[in-house]
Amino acid sequence: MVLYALRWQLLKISRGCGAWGRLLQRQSSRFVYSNIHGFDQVEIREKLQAFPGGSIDLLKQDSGIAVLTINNPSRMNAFSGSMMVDLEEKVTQLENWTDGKGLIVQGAAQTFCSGSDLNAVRAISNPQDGMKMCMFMQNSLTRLLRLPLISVALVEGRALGGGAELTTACDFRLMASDSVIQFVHKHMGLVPGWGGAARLVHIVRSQNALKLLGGALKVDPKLGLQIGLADGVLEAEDSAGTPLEQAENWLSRYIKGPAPVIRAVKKVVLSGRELPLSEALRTEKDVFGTVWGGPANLEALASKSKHK
Ligand SMILES: CCCC(=O)SCCNC(=O)CCNC(=O)[C@H](O)C(C)(C)COP(=O)(O)OP(=O)(O)OC[C@H]1O[C@@H](n2cnc3c(N)ncnc32)[C@H](O)[C@@H]1OP(=O)(O)O
Repeated sequence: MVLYALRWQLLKISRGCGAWGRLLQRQSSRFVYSNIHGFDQVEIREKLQAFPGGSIDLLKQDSGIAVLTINNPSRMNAFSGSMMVDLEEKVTQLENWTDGKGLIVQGAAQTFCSGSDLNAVRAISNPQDGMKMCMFMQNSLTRLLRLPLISVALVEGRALGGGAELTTACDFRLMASDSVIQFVHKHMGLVPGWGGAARLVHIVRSQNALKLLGGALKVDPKLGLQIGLADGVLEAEDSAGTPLEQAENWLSRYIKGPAPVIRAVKKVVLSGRELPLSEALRTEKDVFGTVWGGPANLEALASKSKHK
């Protein structure tokens, strides 16, 4: 039995690394930008660290759900430079969390995130630094969305600017009844730069994305549900638990089961979302190979389970 388990672990590692490695290769890499794009990770990290404040907190739970909290309440959870670096580090930790199945991204103190810290923005308002910050955040948010975890943005209060972009780096969005997602970039003389426009088009289609960005529209839960930006609306707190409990409940129905199977689900959907069809099919075959004949599969076969 022990030998069998060991053999399966080794097989799983070799099959898993192969399939996931190939998926990442097919996506060029986890990173959108590297030094061939003039992106110097060390240099930009140092520059961002010069704008401190707030933190990004990560709690990995035994349930397989991690909670990532954007924590800078005195500035409505705006992203300081050091928080951008912190986010990148927390994404790396989540990439290495092999037991994980789900992720909830929330803001501290009942509001989501008001985008980049305007004090830092003012200090690095030259185009070169702006581009570097943009590449850094695109890399981190792309890696966040590509985690083999099913992720949910829990939106309370406001998600503005970069905060709205952050919600699109999750698989799902749950909105509290009085919450608002608003791409305010136009009012700032900007367009999204953290990858939010590209992801928004995938989520709500280009017509709706044009309306949201061109009109800097306030998306409340009703409009969010109508255009597919929101996947659910939270109930009043006293009847159904805290917003975080409600988000965990909502997510739990999609992550029930063994981690390798749930992670495989995310991987096949991710490849379908990101890759051309032939490549997505080949990746699906590779990921399928990581679960076929695995413990969960053998157990289900042995129990002759029915799906009534
Ligand atoms: C590619 C990325 C693009 C971007 O993200 S650009 C940034 C877009 N975000 C914004 O422009 C948000 C600007 N802030 C606002 O509109 C309002 O503060 C907001 C969020 C609606 C909240 O309004 P209120 O509830 O009335 O609260 P308030 O204005 O008194 O804010 C409380 C304290 O938070 C601060 N704050 C809010 N958003 C910030 C930000 N993004 N950067 C830096 N500081 C920010 C605000 O200045 C205030 O601080 P203080 O109490 O005056 O010291």
